[in-house]
Amino acid sequence: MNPGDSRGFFGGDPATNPLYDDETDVSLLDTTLRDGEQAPGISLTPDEKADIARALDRARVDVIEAGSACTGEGERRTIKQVTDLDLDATITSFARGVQNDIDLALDCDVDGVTIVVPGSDRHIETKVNTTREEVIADTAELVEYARDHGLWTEVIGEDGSRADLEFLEELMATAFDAGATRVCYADTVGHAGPERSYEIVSTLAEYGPVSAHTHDDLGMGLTNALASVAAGADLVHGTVNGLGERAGNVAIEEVAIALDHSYGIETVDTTQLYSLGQAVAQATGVQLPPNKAVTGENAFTHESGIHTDGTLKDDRMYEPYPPEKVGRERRIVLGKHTGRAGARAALEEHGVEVDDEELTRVVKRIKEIGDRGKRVTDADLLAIAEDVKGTDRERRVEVLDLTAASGGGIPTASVRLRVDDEERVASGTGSGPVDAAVTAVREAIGQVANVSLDSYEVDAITGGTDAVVTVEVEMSRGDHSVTVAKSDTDITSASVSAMVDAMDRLLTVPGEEPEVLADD
Ligand SMILES: CC(=O)SCCNC(=O)CCNC(=O)[C@H](O)C(C)(C)COP(=O)(O)OP(=O)(O)OC[C@H]1O[C@@H](n2cnc3c(N)ncnc32)[C@H](O)[C@@H]1OP(=O)(O)O
Repeated sequence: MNPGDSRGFFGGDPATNPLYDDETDVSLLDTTLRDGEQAPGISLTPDEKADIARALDRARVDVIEAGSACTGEGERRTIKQVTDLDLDATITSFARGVQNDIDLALDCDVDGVTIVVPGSDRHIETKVNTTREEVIADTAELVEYARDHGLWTEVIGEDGSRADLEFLEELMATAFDAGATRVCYADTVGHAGPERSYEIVSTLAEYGPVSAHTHDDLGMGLTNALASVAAGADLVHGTVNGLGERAGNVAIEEVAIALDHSYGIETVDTTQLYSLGQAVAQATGVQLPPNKAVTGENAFTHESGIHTDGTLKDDRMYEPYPPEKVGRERRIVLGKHTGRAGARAALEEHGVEVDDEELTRVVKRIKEIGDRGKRVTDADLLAIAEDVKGTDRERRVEVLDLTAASGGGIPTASVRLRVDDEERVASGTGSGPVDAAVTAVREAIGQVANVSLDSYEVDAITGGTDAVVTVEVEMSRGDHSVTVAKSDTDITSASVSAMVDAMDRLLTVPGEEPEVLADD
């Protein structure tokens, strides 16, 4: 725990502030499947929701808001698929402040409901066209109804950060009197600063358990979540990857790691956070920015010479916590900012030894590629090293011919490869021409199919239908892996050529006897 001089920053007496007490019990409510899915363009299938719910449960998230039963038939089937999983987590549905929404949630067999009632006058008068008095009366009735039906019941005062605090206090006190399990402070439009969050949550916490639901419109979702915990909130709402309305909700992986790292408060199994983020990015199609905290591609990747050198000397030099803590590995990559230590380490990983003068030339060539704005892959590095050392290397695998057809029938591809002195021909089918070609290449390589494709990324470097695309693959065989990038206007050719180059590199490890490939 390392709060340092920040004790008391969020307000209150540092001696009694729950944020500075590592015995504090904080749980997470994940609303990726509800608020996360409300982000424009996202719609998860029942199977995708079920997979994400299982992953959240594995990470030991306490409450999973599975959706809004009021949305329609399809959504109710989806929520039911999640409740049928019989997970350890409490499964809830969103409900507006109307009884029918609670009935629809009950039809999905949820354990609980988050009942959202208008909190600010703007929502009361302009949106729902009602009065403060009616909201209070309706809330009491709905909470009693939900509790009578055995539901875990949280009342969210929508737009709470812009509400009149005296009214919000009365509303939430009524909810508790009616039997609510908990109430929730909602910074619905991400408007609050931490002082306002602290003021509201500490007021409501006088009456019973309080949750915090914060959005990131001002980039303060996490700050407000922490201020809420400091003020006594014991359940924090968030979404995986920070998906959600507009600028999104606070990201649960950021809440979990901030509470753990900075305040010693454990919430979930943090080693699951990276795979959770990947699963949600894949299902939603919303890719993470590389610099995203915790789960972004670059969060534990080092390129610049000074950082790489420092990290090679002490792996905590440029990282706040080890990548394994969130289920990741550290990566050293090469580019314009590479120095000698990083280049030598990368070469050693591929079994290539260089003397000091050769290393100087290798670094110069890496920087030249970097200066052209390009990434430097393992294949680039190995080609540079061969050139600098004057070593001749014979390719073992080469593409002689490739045809792929799609449109109409099942996508098919055939390839003719030279593997050592032999020609091998194979064909394959797949979900598209690239997939078919990849299947054909694997078939042709035969018994070295134990080469695995660990990552495959496509970038369009120019626009338009004749765009040049770059395919970058990372492939491995045993504990040896290589990255290769290839550019072409034809994505199938770029993919096959990158994969074949990677396989070729993996079949010959510098410094090791080439393995003889048997016929299959
Ligand atoms: C803070 C949040 O994230 S809010 C959650 C947002 N989630 C969703 O909207 C879920 C998906 N929504 C839907 O599928 C649809 O909006 C439905 C099925 C819920 C309702 O559809 P419709 O009946 O066509 O209503 P519509 O979407 O046009 O307007 C929303 C209605 O909900 C009412 N409403 C909004 N908030 C509340 C509330 N907290 N309590 C009660 N009623 C509310 C509005 O007043 C409006 O009612 P009105 O038509 O009588 O004015």
